[in-house]
Amino acid sequence: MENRVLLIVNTRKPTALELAYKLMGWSKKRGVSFVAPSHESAMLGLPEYDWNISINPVDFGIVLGGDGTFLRAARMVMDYEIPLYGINVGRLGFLATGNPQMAEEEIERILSGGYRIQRRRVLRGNVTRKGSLVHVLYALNDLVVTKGPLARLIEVESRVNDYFLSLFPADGIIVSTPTGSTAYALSAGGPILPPHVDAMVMVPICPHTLYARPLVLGPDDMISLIPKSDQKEIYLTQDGQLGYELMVKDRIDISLAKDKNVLTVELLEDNYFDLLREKLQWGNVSIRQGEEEW
Ligand SMILES: NC(=O)c1ccc[n+]([C@@H]2O[C@H](COP(=O)([O-])OP(=O)(O)OC[C@H]3O[C@@H](n4cnc5c(N)ncnc54)[C@H](O)[C@@H]3O)[C@@H](O)[C@H]2O)c1
Ligand SMILES: Nc1ncnc2c1ncn2[C@@H]1O[C@H](COP(=O)(O)OP(=O)(O)OP(=O)(O)O)[C@@H](O)[C@H]1O
Repeated sequence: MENRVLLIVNTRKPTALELAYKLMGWSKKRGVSFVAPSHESAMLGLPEYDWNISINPVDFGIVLGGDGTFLRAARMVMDYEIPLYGINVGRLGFLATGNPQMAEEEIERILSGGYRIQRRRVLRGNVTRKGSLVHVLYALNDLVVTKGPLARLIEVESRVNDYFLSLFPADGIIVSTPTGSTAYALSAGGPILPPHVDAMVMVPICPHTLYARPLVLGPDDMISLIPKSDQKEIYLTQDGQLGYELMVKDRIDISLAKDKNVLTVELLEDNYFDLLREKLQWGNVSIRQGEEEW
């Protein structure tokens, strides 16, 4: 049977478009049928994907872009259990790990089963205002309560499982998944959680105290954040890409979602710890030649 693959592309990047056209040429010879979301479908002339996957399933999704494009793709597939593989036509490439020069070979490897699936937890954030639920948001990386552009401190009350934890005066608070622990949370001094660790982390951004520390919480915990400062311009951002203005005393209840997750495709030879070393330049020392491996 012909393989069907969803193609998600950062159409603003000429290099991503170029690679998409190259792969479309390859797919015809290889007998792979690409389908695409509506925007890419219009730009590239590919058949539009019918999200009713019980009629039109795809084997997996290929993302051509950087980590931002991968996060956008993750939001698209979260409800559908479509595993994603990202080919990095961007800068860092921590989520989009594939090599554009090897794109056809890597896709061939996936088609022949040379991969494993990593199930990644996502955050669910419920925003309650004056007792009513006003937003439900999901994030693969992070949900962040943050100040507006002026250099003013905000005060955010934090609660864990509804017990009062603290009132941080800070620039904001990041709540991150293991996936997002290498993104904003890392810059704010948080720990790295490999994606198989079932946890989330809360990291204050520039807290004006000597005691604030990142806090790791478990899969059944709930973090509540309640902006207390009586000032305008407090925002909630979703994977750094979508933002919502918050009002004082809004309550954001954040937990690891039980109803959604994101599946990522990892090539068998790829390893998370190699990725940390390479991409974050974490101890750029490999085992020296001649030294015994143990
Ligand atoms: N100071 C910071 O480090 C900072 C500030 C704002 C947002 N962010 C992060 O940017 C993310 C959005 O990414 P974007 O590419 O759309 O925005 P962007 O273009 O501003 O990217 C920020 C950087 O983070 C990298 N990145 C994204 N997700 C990552 C992950 N899971 N692990 C390691 N690196 C990752 C990107 O490749 C890029 O280099 C947010 O979810 C947030 O975590 C970081
Ligand atoms: N086809 C598209 N249409 C609309 N928005 C897109 C499209 N592709 C990507 N985006 C958005 O663009 C942003 C990512 O763009 P960005 O310039 O940061 O490139 P990137 O692909 O993430 O690579 P880089 O690693 O260089 O950041 C994300 O917010 C994503 O949602």
